[in-house]
Amino acid sequence: MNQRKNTPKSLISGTTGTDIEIGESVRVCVRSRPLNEKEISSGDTSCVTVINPQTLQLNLKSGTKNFRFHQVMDENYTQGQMFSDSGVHILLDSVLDGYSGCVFAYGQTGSGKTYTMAGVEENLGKQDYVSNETDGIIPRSISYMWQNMTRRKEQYYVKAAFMEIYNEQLRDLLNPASGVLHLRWNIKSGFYVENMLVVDCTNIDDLIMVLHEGIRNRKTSSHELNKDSSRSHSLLLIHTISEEKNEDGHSFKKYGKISFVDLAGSERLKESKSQGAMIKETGNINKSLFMLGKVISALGDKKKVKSHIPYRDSKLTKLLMDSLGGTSKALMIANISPASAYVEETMSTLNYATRAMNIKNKPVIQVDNKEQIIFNLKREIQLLKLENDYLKDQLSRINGGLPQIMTDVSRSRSLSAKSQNGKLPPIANPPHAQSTTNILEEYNFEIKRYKEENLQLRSGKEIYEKQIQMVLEENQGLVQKLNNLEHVFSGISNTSDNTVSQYTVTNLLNENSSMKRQISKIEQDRAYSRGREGAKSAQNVNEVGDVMQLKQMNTQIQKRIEFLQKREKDLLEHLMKIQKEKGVA
Ligand SMILES: Nc1ncnc2c1ncn2[C@@H]1O[C@H](COP(=O)(O)OP(=O)(O)OP(=O)(O)O)[C@@H](O)[C@H]1O
Repeated sequence: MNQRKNTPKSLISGTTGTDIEIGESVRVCVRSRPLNEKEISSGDTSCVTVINPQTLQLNLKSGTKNFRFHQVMDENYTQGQMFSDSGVHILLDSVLDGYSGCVFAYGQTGSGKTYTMAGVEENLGKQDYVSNETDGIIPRSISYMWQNMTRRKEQYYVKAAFMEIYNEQLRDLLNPASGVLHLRWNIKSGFYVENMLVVDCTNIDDLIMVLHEGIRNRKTSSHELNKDSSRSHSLLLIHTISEEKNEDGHSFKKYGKISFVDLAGSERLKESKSQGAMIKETGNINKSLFMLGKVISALGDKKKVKSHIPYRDSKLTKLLMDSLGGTSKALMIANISPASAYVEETMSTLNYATRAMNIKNKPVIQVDNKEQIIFNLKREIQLLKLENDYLKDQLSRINGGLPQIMTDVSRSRSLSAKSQNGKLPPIANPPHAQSTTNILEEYNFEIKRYKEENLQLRSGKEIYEKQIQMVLEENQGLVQKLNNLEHVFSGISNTSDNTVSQYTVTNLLNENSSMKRQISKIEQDRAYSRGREGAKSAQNVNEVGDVMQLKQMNTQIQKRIEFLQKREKDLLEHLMKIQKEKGVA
């Protein structure tokens, strides 16, 4: 009872409804690690002060900045204190009650994510591992869950899987020989990993073995900022199925799930002195963290939360979809380094953590799958609709109006039962008046339609992206041609014979420099346009009629080339005539 009273509200509430407009916040804890030997010997000092259990102060060159979180842990926190104050045990109780939960560690490389989640990796990977004080959240959670399962009256079945996302590819950490795995979607589970090994665990040792086996197989490398740096995002999934018999002898099941996510750390290439394959790894790590950051920002921004959330842009965000804005309870641990040298990275982590506090989830107990299926369908429809609107907007900007493809899309849309205000079509009868099968059929039909539309829009977007590429290539080819012609003109003035009249040479040179000026103007315009392109993100490169602009530019260059070619021909004829006259003379 006491525990519940002190328990963070964000981890004890929950409903069985499916309204995704309201919900409970993601709980966010921040942990600062101690300065390490290298930092101390280089004279680095701490830029972090914990003012009270909820407030942290960052000391910047320009002054101080305070941040508030659900819980702040300073460098003196032990692993045991971390486990209890993070509130993870409350989350685990919910999982045993049939909720889904997710604990994820986020932060710069070397900030202590793996230490917090797992403990000292070398120790955990050992065959003769003995539990000790350095054990992190995962081994502690495993013993906590097992102890509680044995105390409860329900019968529990436990299964576990462990995977990693390495270089944007999914790999099974319990069966590395299976190679690259695929991410799929279905209405029952949302996004799931196909053919992943799921191990039945009949005792606590089975679960501990799963953890150790996965840690041994995880990709780590050594770089300047962390000698055991995790180069992948790892996800340990523990499923609990509880079975309880009613007085009338009927048994009913609840499906709980907890995911432990240890993200790879972001790092600056220069600082980490990454080389060779590590540069590619770092690029992929930073890219997927950037996508995660975009999702967190969009979900955490009240103005954007109802717009397109780019979950589908990376595997990591697809897999975390349920934990961020979905039906799962979530705990984020933001790990930071206190060293002044990393104050910028720390600031960025704290900013993300602040945004994550605004994310609202809608936890549901999974008594049976129907409720979850309906929620998944509703959410998929909503997300597809938002994504389609976003893609349509992009396409329409590219084409400076309604793209051709939209005519077909609009036709297919008008056939649907979409309401005028752009919301999902009302279902003929209210849900309670219909059978679940009817509701599912209606939602399935809607999803199918939105997916078809989505496919059409995506292929439309691809076509336009290809067109941009083609126009850009054409543009480069034309500029090259123009340069060659320019070269020919300079050549003429250098090699022209002294006997060519001074008048003709002066004229040619004047004409040549005037053309050079014009060419340089075209070049400048092109560079300006490219600069604008470069300044935009890759996604935005095809926005705001860039294709039109490039096409116009190419027509301009083409005209100049035709003019120059004609001039070249005239001049050559003229030169030949002069040469001939000279010869005759
Ligand atoms: N709170 C702490 N107390 C003592 N040592 C710590 C603490 N946090 C981290 N460390 C130590 O700091 C080093 C880096 O930590 P860790 O490997 O957990 O970082 P990470 O964030 O997982 O890095 P990466 O993203 O590169 O994998 C390790 O040697 C770890 O033992």
